[in-house]
Amino acid sequence: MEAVFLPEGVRALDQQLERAGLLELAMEEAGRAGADGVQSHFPMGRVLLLCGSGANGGDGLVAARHLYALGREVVVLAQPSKHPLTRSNRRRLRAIGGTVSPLTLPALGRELARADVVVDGLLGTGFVPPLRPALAELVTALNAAGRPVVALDLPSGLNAALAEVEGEPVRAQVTVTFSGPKPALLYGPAAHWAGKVEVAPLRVPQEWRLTHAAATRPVAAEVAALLPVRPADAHKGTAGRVWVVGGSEGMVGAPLLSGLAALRTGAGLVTLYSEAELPQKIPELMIQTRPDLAATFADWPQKQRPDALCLGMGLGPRAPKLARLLLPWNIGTVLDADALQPELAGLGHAECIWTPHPAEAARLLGVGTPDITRDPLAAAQALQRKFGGVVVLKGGPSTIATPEGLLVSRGGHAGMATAGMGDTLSGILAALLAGGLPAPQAALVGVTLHARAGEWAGRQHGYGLIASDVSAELGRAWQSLRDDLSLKE
Ligand SMILES: NC(=O)C1=CN([C@@H]2O[C@H](COP(=O)(O)OP(=O)(O)OC[C@H]3O[C@@H](n4cnc5c(N)ncnc54)[C@H](O)[C@@H]3O)[C@@H](O)[C@H]2O)[C@@H](O)CC1
Repeated sequence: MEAVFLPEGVRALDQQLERAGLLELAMEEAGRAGADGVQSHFPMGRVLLLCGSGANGGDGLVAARHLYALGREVVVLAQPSKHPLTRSNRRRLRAIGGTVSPLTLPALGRELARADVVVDGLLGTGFVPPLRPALAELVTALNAAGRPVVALDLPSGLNAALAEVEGEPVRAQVTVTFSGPKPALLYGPAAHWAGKVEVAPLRVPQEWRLTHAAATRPVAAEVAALLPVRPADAHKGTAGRVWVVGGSEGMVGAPLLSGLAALRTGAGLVTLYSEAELPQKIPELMIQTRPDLAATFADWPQKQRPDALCLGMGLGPRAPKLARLLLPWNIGTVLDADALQPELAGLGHAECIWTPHPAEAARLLGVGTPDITRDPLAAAQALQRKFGGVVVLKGGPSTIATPEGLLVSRGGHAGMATAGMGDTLSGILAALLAGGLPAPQAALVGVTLHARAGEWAGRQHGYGLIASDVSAELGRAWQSLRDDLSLKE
């Protein structure tokens, strides 16, 4: 499980490391990991290391020492520093024959012309925006030179906590990040500046990392371990009964996509309830048309309720009324699309999952969409607190907020940016709830299966993949996730 850090978490972890006398070791490991990153991606040529005044600069000086010891041609330009570890690493580099020159614009210009790769150790999590003009000038010159850059921890000028970009940060080809990724490395547009992100967890106890993390990012095997296993004597009645409640005049496709996804995720029986006439395109799907769904459900016998339902896809303005009626059933419930309305605040129970995309999340919180996308972790947490249950804030990656904390998903494909993808996810989630997974686990497994099926579909269809392609790949996604678990075992 990877820990996702905000700057305050890094500071708290550093303090714990310092109390344990391990901070120097952590910087040594960070710098070593940075040097390894340079060696594996850019094994030839002259390395220019740019070192700032804080601990990020110290990491750069450690990296310089390791690269120098390996026989690489190394040039270090550094700002003056009062940081004790940064200063001691400058001395160590000098002790083995390395040189450190002052970082000025003319010196940078000269060295960039001769460098084959640049290491950015100017600013890490201690950066407080905006970038001061003198450093901003250096960053502009660095980017203009077009040399490949390996950033230490994160590209200088990115605010570690946020997905937004202010001013011009360093454009990196590779970022070696320490302890765990920062939100700026996971969410665009900030993440677009980081290139390939490699995580160096450092030899810090996992428990310490998790204590100071803002969120976690489970690896595939951890998700796979949650996949339900069905007994051989299962039958359609035990494999989970799902209701899809959605569709209206002119909006007939969305609930069909949810129903298809629920079937492909393994639900035993899927019934689609709609007030609109829906085309019977999927024979395995039972379609029930009712003129007034609220009246239909009002005195529905408890014994005939499904195991889980998903609600809202193409449903139109009647969705909140139906949500108010169905939430008290206290069964696994996915609320999507038209069911994502502010008036339902506080009505979420432990087994319900809200699945907004950023624009829906903005509507739910009464803010603008940029307020959601600049800080998805904070937005997901605010939604969970306001609505209860579990929240899946959709995106690449998706953010899952549970009462226990925040999770960031992995995987996906850019071709998934197409209509119907959310309907597919809600069907997947409902099937997993119906299969007995608690809502937090269903959210994590569902988002992962959806992303992985998207990857498989993307291999075949590229950016032209459509939502039903994702459903068609759910079986393969499930199997490949299980394979990840057996690889680990
Ligand atoms: N626990 C971890 O993950 C570890 C982190 N380490 C490193 O420690 C870094 C954090 O170190 P620090 O807290 O010393 O901070 P940084 O080294 O990221 O930056 C601090 C320096 O940047 C300057 N600065 C801040 N805002 C600026 C602005 N707007 N314009 C120009 N200059 C500005 C400050 O004056 C200060 O000198 C991490 O990013 C990482 O590289 C490692 O050394 C050890 C372990």
